[in-house]
Amino acid sequence: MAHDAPNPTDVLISEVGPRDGLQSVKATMPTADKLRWIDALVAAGLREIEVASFVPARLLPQMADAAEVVAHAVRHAGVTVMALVPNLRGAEAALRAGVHKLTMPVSASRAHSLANVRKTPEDMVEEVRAIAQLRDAIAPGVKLEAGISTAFGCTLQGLVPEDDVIRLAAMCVAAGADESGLSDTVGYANPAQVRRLFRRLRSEIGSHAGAAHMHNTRGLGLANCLAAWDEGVRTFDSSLGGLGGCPYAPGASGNVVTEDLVFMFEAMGVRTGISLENIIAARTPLAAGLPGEPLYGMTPDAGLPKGFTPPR
Ligand SMILES: CC(C)(COP(=O)([O-])OP(=O)([O-])OC[C@H]1O[C@@H](n2cnc3c(N)ncnc32)[C@H](O)[C@@H]1OP(=O)([O-])[O-])[C@@H](O)C(=O)NCCC(=O)NCCSC(=O)C[C@@](C)(O)CC(=O)[O-]
Repeated sequence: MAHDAPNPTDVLISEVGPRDGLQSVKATMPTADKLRWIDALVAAGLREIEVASFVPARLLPQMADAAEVVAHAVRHAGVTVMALVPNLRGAEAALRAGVHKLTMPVSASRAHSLANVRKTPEDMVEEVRAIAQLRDAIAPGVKLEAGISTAFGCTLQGLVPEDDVIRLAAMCVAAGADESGLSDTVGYANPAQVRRLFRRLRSEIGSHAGAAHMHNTRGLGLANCLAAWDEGVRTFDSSLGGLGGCPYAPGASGNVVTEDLVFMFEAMGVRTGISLENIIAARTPLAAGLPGEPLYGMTPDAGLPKGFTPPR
């Protein structure tokens, strides 16, 4: 279902399941199932969806149909279709396919950066610059996000200095990224740390500060999103059924569950533009495309409170 005009919303929930979720499972979801699932996400009211990554199929066969998935998703008016690109070659393919937004994984941990994209953080800043130049030349309307991975710690490197995180985000923006957010790749973050880092990020790069991308590995995903909300963050990445995790970050597990995040905000009276009933229903095509894969989520398991209507 297309959205001719987006609902008025207070937060943007950016669904990453078709990319972060599917890269983390062994099975490859058939393309037709992916498309049905994306349609259900749109019908629930999602306005930004990360639908694929443009990476070598030998690394992630789950993403081999990225161009076809993008070509389908962009038919939904009013939905920002995003794809992850690790390098210029991926960006060229994603722009050719017609994405509205590119997201790049730029890790503040040198060890994770080398494991994930075989480049140092500084080399990735140069990749951001090259991709921004390509975007400016051939698709100036396309947004470019540089998400700072391992911003709250890394299973390979351990501590990641906060100064490194903030400096890297500023370098990405200076290199041409429109926004730079913070990612808790391996679920090390706590709310106090989230408040501190997002406050520093916003004071360093102002309106270029991007999304909170939280993983629920230690059960703090929602608490961390709330802490980011307190600091003025208004874009949150999450994944239907809580699937997700970087295959090159040992110990990484699922993202914040979209259904629970929507419930939290709606129950607080913060408008997401997403129907809780329909987002829970969107689990059906996801489950059909990934038989046997466990889906997470406290709200879908428990059900909505009796007579629930979000306060307005
Ligand atoms: C960056 C590379 C490609 C370097 O991999 P490499 O092997 O160093 O690449 P290369 O430049 O040496 O090229 C090797 C071959 O791959 C081809 N190639 C090169 N690039 C591409 C491309 N884009 N698409 C298709 N093919 C490509 C290239 O053309 C060449 O082909 P050949 O000449 O041998 O036939 C690789 O390491 C890679 O793809 N890494 C990405 C891994 C990944 O997807 N990680 C998960 C996403 S990050 C994440 O999950 C974190 C996040 C975002 O969710 C936030 C958080 O929680 O932190």
